[in-house]
Amino acid sequence: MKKLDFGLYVITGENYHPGRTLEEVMREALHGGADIVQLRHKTAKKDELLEKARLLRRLTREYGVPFIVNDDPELALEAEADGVHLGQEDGGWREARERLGPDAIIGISTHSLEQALAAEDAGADYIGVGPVFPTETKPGRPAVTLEYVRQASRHVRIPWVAIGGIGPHNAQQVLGAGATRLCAVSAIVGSASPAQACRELKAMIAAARGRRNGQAYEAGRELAAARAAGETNGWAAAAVDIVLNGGPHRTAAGTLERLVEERGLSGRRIVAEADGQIVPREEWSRCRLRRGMAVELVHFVGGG
Ligand SMILES: Cc1ncc(COP(=O)(O)OP(=O)(O)O)c(N)n1
Ligand SMILES: Cc1ncsc1CCOP(=O)(O)O
Ligand SMILES: [Mg+2]
Repeated sequence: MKKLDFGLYVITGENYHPGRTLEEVMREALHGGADIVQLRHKTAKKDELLEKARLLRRLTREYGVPFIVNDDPELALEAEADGVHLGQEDGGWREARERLGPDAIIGISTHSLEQALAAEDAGADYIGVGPVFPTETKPGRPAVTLEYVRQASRHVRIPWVAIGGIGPHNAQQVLGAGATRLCAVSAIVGSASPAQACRELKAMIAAARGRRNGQAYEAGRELAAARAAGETNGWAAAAVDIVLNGGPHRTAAGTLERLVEERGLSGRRIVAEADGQIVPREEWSRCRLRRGMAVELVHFVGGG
């Protein structure tokens, strides 16, 4: 039975660690808590790739985490990897499934919600959502921005991981937009301490998941209490339809504070209004979102 349970996905990037071996760097990443590892080396020849794949297979087994090969299902088979990652231009998704079998992990890159839903239908086990930010690791690929992360968090039903230009400096924004899994190359393998970079990202993922679970727990308790009191609608519903900045918006955020996080606006200069009243920042955590509530989030860009 396939079990895909990861928070931090680490991909190799040989150009980012001159003077340090793949084994050193990836062992550190695993030590720091990498939950899944991918071999990605766009220029190596077959023999070198196989050697690196075997090394990573051995290391990942030691740490009990899945090992994925980029682009090449045959290499994945030969190295006894757990699966393969394929992009929109790589194609061959169905052939990869036939070749690797139902238990293999097949990941697919997506750059839009439409591609995400198509990848789900094609039987992907997880999808990559990105590049969220522009990145030197994937030059020429336009950033999908946090907007696609928000869309994925609302509509994608299989595991999905945000990727592209993500590191401890901006991970909060990505998590605030709804991601619960992060993937990185340069921020980890290019760090002076890959283990520390992993620990920081894992701690941020754990905190974001904790906030989300707490919120679900609170929403569940409130729903149960409301049901016991005979109330079926209103703020106690797990997800409510509100009017956000003039348009319809379904959210399980629960409070204004969580809504600001969900929109990736935490830490920004914001004025929030609920049903025409300005809500002071210190009240956001107590301001519950009710069905039909009109919320305005106005943020100020720039300064000076
Ligand atoms: C987890 C993950 N997400 C996205 C990619 C990118 O795949 P692709 O678009 O095929 O680009 P290349 O990596 O092949 O250059 C990935 N490898 N892993
Ligand atoms: C392979 C790939 N696909 C989308 S972004 C990306 C590169 C991510 O690398 P980094 O974490 O260094 O931005
Ligand atoms: Mg590819």
